[in-house]
Amino acid sequence: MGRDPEGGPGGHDDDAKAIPVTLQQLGWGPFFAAQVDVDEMVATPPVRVVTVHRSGFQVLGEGIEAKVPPRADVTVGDWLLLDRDTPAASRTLERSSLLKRRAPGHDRQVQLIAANIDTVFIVTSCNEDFNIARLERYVALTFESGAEPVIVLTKTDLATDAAGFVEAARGVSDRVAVVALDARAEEPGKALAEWCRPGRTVAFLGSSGVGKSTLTNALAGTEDIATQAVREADARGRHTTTRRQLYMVPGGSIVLDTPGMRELQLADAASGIADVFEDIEALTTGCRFRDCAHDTEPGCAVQQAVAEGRLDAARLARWRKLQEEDAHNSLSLNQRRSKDRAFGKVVRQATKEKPRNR
Ligand SMILES: Nc1nc2c(ncn2[C@@H]2O[C@H](COP(=O)(O)OP(=O)(O)OP(=O)(O)O)[C@@H](O)[C@H]2O)c(=O)[nH]1
Ligand SMILES: [Zn+2]
Repeated sequence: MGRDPEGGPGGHDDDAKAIPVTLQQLGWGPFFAAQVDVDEMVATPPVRVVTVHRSGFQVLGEGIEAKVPPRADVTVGDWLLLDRDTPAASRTLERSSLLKRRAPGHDRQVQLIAANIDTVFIVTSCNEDFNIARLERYVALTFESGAEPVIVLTKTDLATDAAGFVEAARGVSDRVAVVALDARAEEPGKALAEWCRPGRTVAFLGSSGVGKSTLTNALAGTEDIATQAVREADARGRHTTTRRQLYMVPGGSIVLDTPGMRELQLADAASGIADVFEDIEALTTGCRFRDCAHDTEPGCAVQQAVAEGRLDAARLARWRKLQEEDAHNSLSLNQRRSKDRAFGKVVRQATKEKPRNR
């Protein structure tokens, strides 16, 4: 149960205001600066969405801590130009990356998960959690979002063949770094340092139990990241139950913590898939027919590569499967409705033809 930030006594008002952060510490950089002119910087100072509540967003800027009413087009990590008089009218700056997902259920509307993430650590363990198809899909999603994917293999200390897992992970994409470690040891800070420089925003994506919290805590230098919050929720030091927030950790990076990162589906990710399967995409240019389905067509360079052992048939199969999943999940609501209508017609017809039994 979340508490109402505005209501009730008992806050520590003395530590509420004037958080000494710079825009750089919050992740500001040239990409965002280029979108704002000097007058705007003064009139509507940039603030970053650090926490999402049902009742709205908590934003932080240089000497600013404020609340903005909830909006479907804003998510954690976003940069806003704060309109102090009408916070709801604050302008959202163009994002350097955007993670989104299709909502489960019938409408499958797009939900924004997080914006302006620099690096997504895709976490899996050197054990039965390791699944190459899932890695490929998470890497595709991350490429699609505009963030940099890095594969992190945990539990090397428990594996007899960690090197085998590393090799398999390297096969996902030449463009993705692979890090293998014991998340509980001293290593994580060092092993991930390259991506966790000051002002960089990172997120962890992976199944339950692979070590995301352990890694997050390692970066935070504490067992309980909640104690390292940018500023808890309501600006008064009181805890709330929100779980979509950015934490600034001692090393200077900014860590996103959100449960939504576990249930990402592939949708609208054609270019991300193409990035992961660059090897296959490159082969397709050699096919005789432009619309080759890489199945039984003559002159298919993809099938030829499989036959010659240059391409793993299983990887080709996974590529197809991801493309199908993407195509299916990317159908617009309208397309879905008309599909459903067509289906409804068939159902009605079938019921009409059936003899009534009651
Ligand atoms: N031996 C070993 N244990 C690990 C390693 N990484 C994580 N663990 C353990 O695995 C368990 C799960 O780790 P968590 O960090 O909670 O996993 P998580 O991904 O955050 O899981 P959820 O919170 O359910 O999403 C904990 O008991 C960790 O101590 C590792 O590299 N080596
Ligand atoms: Zn082909």
